[in-house]
Amino acid sequence: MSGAIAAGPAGGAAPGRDRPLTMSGITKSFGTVRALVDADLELAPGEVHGLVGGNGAGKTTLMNVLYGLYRADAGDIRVDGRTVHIRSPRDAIALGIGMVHQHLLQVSSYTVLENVVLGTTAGTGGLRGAARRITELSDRFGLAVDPRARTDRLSVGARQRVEILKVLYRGARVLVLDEPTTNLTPQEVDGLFVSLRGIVAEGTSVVFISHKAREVLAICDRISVMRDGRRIATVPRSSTDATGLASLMVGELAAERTSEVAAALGVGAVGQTPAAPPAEQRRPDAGRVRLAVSGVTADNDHGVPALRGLDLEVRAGEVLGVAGVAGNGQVELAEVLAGVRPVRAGSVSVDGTDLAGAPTHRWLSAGVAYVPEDRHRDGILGAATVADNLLLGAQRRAEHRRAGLIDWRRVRDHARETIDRYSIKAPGPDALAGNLSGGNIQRLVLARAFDREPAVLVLQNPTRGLDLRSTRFVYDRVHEARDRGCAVVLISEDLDELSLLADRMVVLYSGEVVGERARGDYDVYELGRLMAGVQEDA
Ligand SMILES: Nc1ncnc2c1ncn2[C@@H]1O[C@H](COP(=O)(O)OP(=O)(O)OP(=O)(O)O)[C@@H](O)[C@H]1O
Repeated sequence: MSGAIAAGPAGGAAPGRDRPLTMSGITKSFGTVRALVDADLELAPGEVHGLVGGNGAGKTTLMNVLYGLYRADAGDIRVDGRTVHIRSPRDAIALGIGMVHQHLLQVSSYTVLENVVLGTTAGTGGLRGAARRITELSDRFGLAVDPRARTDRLSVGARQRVEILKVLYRGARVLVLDEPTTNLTPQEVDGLFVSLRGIVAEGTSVVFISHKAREVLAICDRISVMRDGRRIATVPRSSTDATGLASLMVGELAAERTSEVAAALGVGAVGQTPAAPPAEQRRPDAGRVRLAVSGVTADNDHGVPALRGLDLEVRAGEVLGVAGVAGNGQVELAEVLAGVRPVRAGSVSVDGTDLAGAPTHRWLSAGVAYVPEDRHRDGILGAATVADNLLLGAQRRAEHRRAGLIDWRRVRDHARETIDRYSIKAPGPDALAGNLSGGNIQRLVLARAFDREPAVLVLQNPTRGLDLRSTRFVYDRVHEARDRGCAVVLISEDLDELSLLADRMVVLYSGEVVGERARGDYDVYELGRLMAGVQEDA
């Protein structure tokens, strides 16, 4: 492994007054789960500090303690060398700590201005003064937004800029970003990084939580790695590389396997298309059409057309990638293909049978499996156990039954095996699914889908929030399903992932396919332009 590890107190830097933030000895348990065990973290002024680690390592819990969402069982937090007690986000904000969550918490019918000033006193200049200050901040840091625009009319990237402005407006000196590049086009990621550089140049420190090693390496000055509830290392960016970082992140894998993981995940230069997998020589066009979508029109939850006359075909042994920025019909497409959203017109055929309008059990028995986008809402029953969740939709399978009834002992044994096989970090089959970490909930949902050897597999952002090892694991399962002759539809906002897995890629914009590229013809910036709605001939 390359790279020096500064493993002294919170990263080797001497604790002192100039440290905007020092967390030490932070311990936090949830029942029997020890989420944080003597965890520490120290930020230097004006740095982008990466916070990485496997699923369930404790990153979110540590930041939730910092932001006052959780109270630690023990530990000390210092801001500018002074011990502080943070009991709520309000306390955190008053201390200059701001957090931008992955799920943006905004009032969508409000303007940018209203969202930014929400919860603050407008100050002497009133709203007009606030608007001036927002424009000044947005100019200074390249966070382009119109203060008068309604938030629900903005792209995801613009809404994220609003959220960062909100934090800066409150005078934050520590800005925590939780997986901030999810949903952004490559161009928007570049823009975000330029803004972050401007922000840290003025002395603010940024915590950048991410599973994407490539981005961590592109933007961070130092990187702290968490494992099993503690910080195990802090490395300066200048003394590590993709392999070194992957090795720290996955830990238990042997070094040669690590470089394979790093290579497979394309953690090379920014914007580079990752190397094609060895199966490149396969001829997916040789397979029969398993999934045929013809003239499909469907509405979103508000009755507004979200898919406008869509045609798609996916063959046995083919992975069709669907690229696009969130909100362009992806959720509706996934739900139509999984049989859980009605179509207004058109047909969806699996192995020659049109299933449009058919009840869910027919889709299930046709072999359609689905990994939804919002795993908390659509993927699991949070108040049910892990075993119950694994059983969902498979209650009729013989392996779960005896004498015509569900055999709970078998169900729990099967759940135990699955927990083991999919490395789901859970106390056992009886743990409540809703208490698992984000990545572990995702593993649970994936285990359920892959276990059924599907004919058609519909995946939406299947590795979002997963660590390197689990991501690699998912990619292997996708390859297996494909090699078994499954037709895979991979809907993803992660172009690296699509470039790596898809045999063919289409771009969805405003409910229509606006471009199609064959494997070997993927240029992420060109795809980014299509994703942003720039016409092919423009
Ligand atoms: N509210 C909660 N109740 C019970 N257990 C919890 C709760 N929040 C977190 N945990 C547990 O604490 C541990 C750390 O979870 P945390 O979400 O901090 O991990 P993470 O590093 O952010 O992981 P991921 O990358 O998967 O989001 C996990 O084992 C998780 O199941």
